[in-house]
Amino acid sequence: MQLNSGNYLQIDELLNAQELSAILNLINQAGFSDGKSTASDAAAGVKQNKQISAENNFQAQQIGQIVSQAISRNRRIQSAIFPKIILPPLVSFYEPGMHYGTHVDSPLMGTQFTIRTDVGMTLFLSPPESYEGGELEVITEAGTKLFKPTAGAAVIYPTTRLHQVLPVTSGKRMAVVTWMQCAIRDSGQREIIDQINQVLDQMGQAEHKETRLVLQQVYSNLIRMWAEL
Ligand SMILES: O=C(O)CCC(=O)C(=O)O
Ligand SMILES: [Fe+2]
Repeated sequence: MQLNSGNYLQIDELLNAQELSAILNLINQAGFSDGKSTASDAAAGVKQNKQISAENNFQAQQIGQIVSQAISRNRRIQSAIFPKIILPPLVSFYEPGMHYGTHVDSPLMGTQFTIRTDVGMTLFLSPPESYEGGELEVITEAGTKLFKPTAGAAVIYPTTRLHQVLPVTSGKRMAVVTWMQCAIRDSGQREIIDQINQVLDQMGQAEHKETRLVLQQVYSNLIRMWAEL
């Protein structure tokens, strides 16, 4: 049972070793361009990085498929986030001197189709000891939170929050960034559903049979009440 909020979810092994190396190979085959091209006017002023965008880029599309599969099979993400649509990802690259200053992500994104961005996800690709700085900092309801997990780990956070990537001072930081529209839009409602699901997971199948049934009913009925498809 996770007592911390499902609204700031860190998944330590979203990717397995093969998926991580497949993504790194695909990145080697593709070229980076200036990150400002996909930022809104407000964000472009503070965005200083390089990126590969999935639009018209074969390798980025392949990366998107690997990431989507990893998201689909991850039980924590399914329980806490309810992803309905996942945007084709961006691969971002920061070397010394680069950063992405405090900004808010666009509420609606996508070119082939538009989604409402309910949560953002950073999938870290570089070992944390290989670069200095480059933390993802999110200004949460309870103060700032810094994330710099291992390669293959992901952080998912509500897109309602201001956030930044702190300057990289040595080494290279590579990450896959994407956004999702959730079947349950409200993060407070998602948290309730996630908590019930985790309690159900911990109750034995045999014991508490009646209680479990009632809780399953509450769980299902709340999803019916809150999900938009
Ligand atoms: O690279 C990151 O961790 C986040 C990047 C970001 O905030 C963005 O692309 O909007
Ligand atoms: Fe952002």
